[in-house]
Parts: sequence; structure tokens; C-alpha cells
Amino acid sequence: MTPIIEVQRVNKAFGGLKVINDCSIQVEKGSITGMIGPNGAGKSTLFNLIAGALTPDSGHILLDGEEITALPADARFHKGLLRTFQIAHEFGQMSALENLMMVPPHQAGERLFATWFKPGLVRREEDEVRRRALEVIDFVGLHHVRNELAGNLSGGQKKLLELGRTMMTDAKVVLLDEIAAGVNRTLLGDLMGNIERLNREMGYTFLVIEHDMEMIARLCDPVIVLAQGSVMVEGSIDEIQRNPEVIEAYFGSDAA
Ligand SMILES: Nc1ncnc2c1ncn2[C@@H]1O[C@H](COP(=O)(O)OP(=O)(O)OP(=O)(O)O)[C@@H](O)[C@H]1O
Repeated sequence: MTPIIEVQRVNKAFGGLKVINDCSIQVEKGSITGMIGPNGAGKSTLFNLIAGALTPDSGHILLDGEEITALPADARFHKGLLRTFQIAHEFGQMSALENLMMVPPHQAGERLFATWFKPGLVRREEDEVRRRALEVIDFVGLHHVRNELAGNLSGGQKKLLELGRTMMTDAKVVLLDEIAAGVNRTLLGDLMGNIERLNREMGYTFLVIEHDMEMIARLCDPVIVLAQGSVMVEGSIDEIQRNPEVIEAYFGSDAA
């Protein structure tokens, strides 16, 4: 196994409340790893620690073998670790396509001197960004609404657009936080299909927090179950669903 994310014996408390408890996980490069657990288990806190929105009290976090524990979120982003919905939300008054074109950092068009002295270069880069944005909008199935204002898209279409914005970056690892919430089943099917394709065809690794078990079952292997801030079990969805400890944690002792 080649881990792309490693969380090593991480602890995090808020005031007196210990939320992450000597927690260690590994996410294998090229996997779609799921993370589930009862409410309050610490899933979002762990995501915040991995993405850099929070700093651990102790322990280490590695990306592709490199220690990132002390790096701020934007430095982690530039290393290819991306949390969806971390990029600013869509610009409602711009079209879906323009929203994708806004994503690439350091566009030459934004550099004043480049605009003055190298207009040809700026135009070429803009053409390239536009070509890529058109490819991406096809990929996420939003070609038919590419010229609609992003603010007029449905909630599910906005999530597809967000996934598209992820693809405009050079992300290697994407943290998906409860993306199924509020998305209708048809669009959710599209979203899952696109995540699978990004994984298979473009080598993205995903770490997914999700309450929607259908989505976990279709996409994720392995699945990590977090309880009280540390890993309770890890395995395939079938192993997880048969595990008496997991059943107990979710449904109480009566169900075990
Ligand atoms: N900034 C904070 N300050 C104080 N307590 C916090 C903070 N963030 C989270 N907590 C507490 O930490 C615990 C774990 O929260 P967290 O959101 O990580 O759990 P979760 O597994 O993501 O839960 P859910 O499935 O309900 O989203 C909860 O008891 C929560 O109240």
C-alpha cells in the first residue's frame, strides 16, 4: 500500500472535550476511502485537521510522505490537497462556464505586466483555460447549462459545478464532505459516476465523509468507521455492515 494521506496518532481537544483521540488513519493512493461514524464521532474535525483548518494538539499529518502538520490550508491546497467547497462558492452572476474559467490560480491575465507586455501569451492562456473548461463541463454533464448563471442552477447542479471546479485545479487528493445531502437521486447518480471516473481515469484519490450509505456502498473501499475520535474498524462495506461493534455504535445494544 502506498499511502497518500497519513494521520499518525493525532489528538485534538476543544476546551476539556477530547474530540480526536490518538487517531491514526492511512488513505491509499488511488482509493476512494469512506469515513462514517455516529454523530459527534469527530469526522468533520478530522477533515479540518487534514485540510489544515485546524492544527492538532499532537501527532503528525503527512501528504505523499511529506509532513504537512504545520502547513496552513492554502499551502496544502497548492500541494494538491483539496477540500470541496473550500474554493469560494460559485459566483452567482457568472455563467457556469465562466465559473470554471475563474478557478486556475496565477492566470497570466491577472498579472498586469503580462497583460501589457505579453498580450499574445495572455490570449493563448485564456484560450487554453476555456478549452479545458469546456472539456470539464462536458465531463460533469453540465454542457446544456454552460451559459446559465451559476446562481440559477439547482443545488445538485451546483455540486456538479463544484466538482468541475475541483477538476480545473491540479488536485491529487480530494476531501468530499457530505456532498449527497440535498441532492436528488438522479443528480447524485451523475455525481457518483463522475467521482468514479475521476478516480479511475484521472487517478484522483478521494476521502469521503458521508451519511448516505448507498453512496458509501457504491463508491468506497475501504470504509473507516470512526467512533469517539478514533478508528473503530476499517474494511470493505460488507465487513463493516456485519461488524457487531459497528451495529452497536449505530443502533445501540438491542440491534447487535
Ligand atoms: N470548534 C469546536 N469547538 C468545540 N467543540 C467542537 C468544535 N468542533 C467540533 N466540536 C465538538 O466535537 C465533537 C465532534 O464533532 P464533529 O463535527 O467532528 O463530529 P462529526 O463526526 O463530524 O459529527 P456529524 O456526523 O454530526 O457531523 C462534537 O461533540 C462537537 O460538538
